[in-house]
Amino acid sequence: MADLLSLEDYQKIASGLTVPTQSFIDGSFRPALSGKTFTSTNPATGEVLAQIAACNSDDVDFAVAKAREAFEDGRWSKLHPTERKDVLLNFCRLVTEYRHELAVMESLDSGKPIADCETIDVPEFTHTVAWHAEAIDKIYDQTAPVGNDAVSLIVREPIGVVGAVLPWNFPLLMLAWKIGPALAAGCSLVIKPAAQTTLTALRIAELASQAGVPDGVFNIVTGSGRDVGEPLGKHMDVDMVAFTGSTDTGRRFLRYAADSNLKKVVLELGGKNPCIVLDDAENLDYVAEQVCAAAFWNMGENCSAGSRLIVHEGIKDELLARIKALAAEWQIGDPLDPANQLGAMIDSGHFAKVAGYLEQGKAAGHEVVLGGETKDGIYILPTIFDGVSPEDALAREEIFGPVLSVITVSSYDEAIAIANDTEYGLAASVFSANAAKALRAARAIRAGTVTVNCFGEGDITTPFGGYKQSGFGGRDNSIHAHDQYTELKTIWVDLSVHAPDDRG
Ligand SMILES: NC(=O)C1=CN([C@@H]2O[C@H](COP(=O)(O)OP(=O)(O)OC[C@H]3O[C@@H](n4cnc5c(N)ncnc54)[C@H](O)[C@@H]3O)[C@@H](O)[C@H]2O)C=CC1
Ligand code: BAL
Repeated sequence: MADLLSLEDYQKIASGLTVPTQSFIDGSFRPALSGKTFTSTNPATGEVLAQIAACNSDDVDFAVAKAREAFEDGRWSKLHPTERKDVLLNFCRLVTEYRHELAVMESLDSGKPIADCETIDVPEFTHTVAWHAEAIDKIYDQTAPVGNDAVSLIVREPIGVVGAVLPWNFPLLMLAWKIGPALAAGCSLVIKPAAQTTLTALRIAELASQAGVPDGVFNIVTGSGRDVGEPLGKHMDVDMVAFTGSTDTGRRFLRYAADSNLKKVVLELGGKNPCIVLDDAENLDYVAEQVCAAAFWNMGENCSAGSRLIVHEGIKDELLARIKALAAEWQIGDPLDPANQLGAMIDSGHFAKVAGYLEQGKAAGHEVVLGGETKDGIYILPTIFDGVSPEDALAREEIFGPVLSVITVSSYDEAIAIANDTEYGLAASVFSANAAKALRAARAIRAGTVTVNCFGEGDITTPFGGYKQSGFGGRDNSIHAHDQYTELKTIWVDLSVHAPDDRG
């Protein structure tokens, strides 16, 4: 568990912060080639944090050229895997050294509660990068079963220049999910953080450079989706794009690839994830705790948020009373205060979108069990709507806020059918005391991760990604992530051309 400081300590760190404001390309901070900037604000206070370089396709071209140069001359891609491992572990040590500064920067920039930044985002960043670094000199290539007249090697090689386009809900963690396997594999990266949350990515790039990641390997280009994300997606010299964000923008990356160089595209997209509680679920206090975490953690700004509670009528009232009591205790307010579990929504636009769902739910006549209100124009109180039907917008659309919709069912089959009645398929949870029934449900649900008797996303050892419109092309985390950032090469050696007496 990370060591939490006091609110006063965090305020002191915040007031002493120097935040990075420029892109990081070829080992140096640089203004946008156009000289333009955009304003980055603290979502909780509206205070201006920085004027950040507003890059465009010229900066993308420059960064990709530098990334390509680094990749081709092998300064990173051709290092012995153990050497890459050592540099990356050194990088993780530096990140840990600056953990409080990074946690504060992340919280100021995103509105996330500092306690989460300290206990989850920063330590999970280093855990992810270190795990891939540790793995890279333990992965063996293969030979194929081709008989005595040939030897065939199947080797993995780094894919090349990777564009990583990131969301704002887990700025550090999504950065780690992409750079961990990509850097370990030997790729060069051009990273586009979300415009709302650029600060920690820039600081991380500086620390990576300080730790020994060579110039040109780890580049950050700041700016909007249109000005930076689109040129990266369409670039003829980018070999792959790894994207986390909305399904609509993910679709665009497939079009960009189709219209340019058919680059590989890996998409981690939205979700409308079910939490199924069957009538034999035990320990309802614990179930309630897990459902609250599923629905409200990170303000519900989470692709794997369990935003649909599908609960059996036999235990619904008892469970809902417990969820309501627990959720009412979640403290919301100043993200820098370690006592708060909920911070600010990412920006006023997203706040308005989520607040709109609160109004929509009330107008539709759903029972407001808890919340349904906003605070200070940027916070959304944990909200529970009961009496939601599977056809309602609240049950079908990704709200990306702390809003739980309760759907009551009378059988196992009905629960599974409703769980699967969605265009998404990212994650799900099932609660039942009957292990066989829970496992049967886990197999029946079409989602990339199904947790049994808990909410979660697995861990670094388990692949994370979606079925249906929640994902495309691969998985984050685990050794399968390594596959995303590598190409498979077959090397076939024909032995039959050499007669035995040719030896020597
Ligand atoms: N799966 C997830 O983790 C996330 C899902 N979302 C969902 O998306 C909704 C909208 O949030 P946004 O921030 O607008 O998500 P988004 O998917 O548009 O943004 C994600 C990234 O894509 C970039 N981008 C945006 N438009 C682009 C374009 N035309 N071409 C290339 N890159 C582009 C953004 O600058 C950002 O870096 C949220 O309300 C939420 O429902 C948002 C963030 C993360
Ligand atoms: N929960 C990790 C992935 C995401 O929300 O984008």
